[in-house]
Amino acid sequence: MKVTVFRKEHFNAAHRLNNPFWSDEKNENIFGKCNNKNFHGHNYELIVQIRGSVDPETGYLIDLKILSDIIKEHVLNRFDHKNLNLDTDEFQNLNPTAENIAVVIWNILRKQLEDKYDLTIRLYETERNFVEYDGN
Ligand SMILES: Nc1nc2c(c(=O)[nH]1)N=C([C@H](O)[C@H](O)COP(=O)(O)OP(=O)(O)OP(=O)(O)O)CN2
Ligand SMILES: [Zn+2]
Repeated sequence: MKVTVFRKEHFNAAHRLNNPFWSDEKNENIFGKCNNKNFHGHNYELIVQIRGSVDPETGYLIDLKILSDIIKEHVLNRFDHKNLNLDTDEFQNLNPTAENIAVVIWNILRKQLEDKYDLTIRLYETERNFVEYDGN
């Protein structure tokens, strides 16, 4: 019997979308206001989805307190209130789009979770813009 549990978290971060191999003009054409050289911010909503079997002894798929602690230690402490372009190793050479942020978070959390769990990341950059990544 497979069950899915979700943990919702949020973090605030600044970013700038930019491709250093393009001209300023092309960056502005492609990324528009998101290319603002002085950066801009988002209130990111992060939904971590874990799928697996329920342990018959605990009734838990995973202890959500433990999952919350893992997300806080490995994701929020790294990205909350940071400038993704300037303050983080992950986005020094990677454009901090919602897609790339979701993939980075998936890779961070995958290493912290047992293989028996399926992991999907959903990341809301704005109320209307969101992405999902499940490792495939
Ligand atoms: N595929 C993607 N497209 C865009 C991304 C992205 O990460 N992936 N990101 C952006 C910018 O970060 C931008 O800041 C998004 O903000 P905005 O366009 O203002 O989004 P809203 O939903 O608030 O816009 P409304 O105009 O209110 O709908 C752009 N594209
Ligand atoms: Zn943005």
